[in-house]
Amino acid sequence: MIVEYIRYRVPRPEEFEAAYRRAVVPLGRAPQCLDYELSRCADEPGVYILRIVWTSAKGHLEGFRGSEHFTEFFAEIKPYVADIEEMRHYEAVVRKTEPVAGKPEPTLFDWAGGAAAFERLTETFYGHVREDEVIGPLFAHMDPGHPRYVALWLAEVFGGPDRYTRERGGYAHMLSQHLGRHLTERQRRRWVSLLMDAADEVGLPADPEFRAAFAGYIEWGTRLAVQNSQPGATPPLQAPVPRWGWGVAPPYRP
Ligand code: HEM
Repeated sequence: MIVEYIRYRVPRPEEFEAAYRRAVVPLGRAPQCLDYELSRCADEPGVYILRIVWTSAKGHLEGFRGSEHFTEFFAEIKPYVADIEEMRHYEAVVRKTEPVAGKPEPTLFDWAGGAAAFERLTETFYGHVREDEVIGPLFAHMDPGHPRYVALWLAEVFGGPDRYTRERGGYAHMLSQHLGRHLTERQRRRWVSLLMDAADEVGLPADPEFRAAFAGYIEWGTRLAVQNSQPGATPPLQAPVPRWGWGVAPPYRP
């Protein structure tokens, strides 16, 4: 564990604070960040200290800096880089309090690798779907954006941003796409099987806990898709996008 201190002297404090309120969203999602705090100097206006507790300097410099969380974080705070007076890592020498015990469980979305991981997954998956003799015909006229929309859906389900709800009509739209399609168990099985192949192919985390949770949702969701697609089905027309968690086997962290 290592603490990074960044000292700022900024000309427009209100804008700076607002930018940090946005920037901490991706920062807090980063598994390398254990804690953060932005403090305003009580004696001198415009002076701030940002304290970030990282798992390690390497976790910060290689893990976080190479991640999409950093890209999102940096987009918010970039205008203030020139206002930095000091930015260094410190190791605690004497302290009263216990070190931070740990951070809350990562979401399945974070564990998978964020939005980019789901986009890779669905691009590869629908590439195979198009060529499949059992389910290819169902998708022969699909919207070219379909792989990306399903990536947004999965990302939201697994704890990522609610973009499918905001940009694509949420649950109601997804449901409307399955209604009346008369999907069969054979088609469902093939859909699941090709998705699991794609998960291996794009290197989604292969640990038992992640894959069990991932497969749990896919099993549930595909069975609902089949049920809802039958003639005469009366599923709820409005509902929130489901949020899926780790279930009984939380992430293994030695
Ligand atoms: C967990 C399971 C599933 C999820 C999360 C899912 C998700 C979605 C979503 C989000 C859409 C709408 C995309 C948009 O916004 O336009 C959609 C459409 C569709 N889904 Fe599913 N689906 C699932 C299972 C299945 C299964 C098992 C089948 C068939 C075997 C299927 C066939 C289709 C088809 C044919 C469309 C319309 C595609 C188009 O023409 O654009 N889905 N699905």
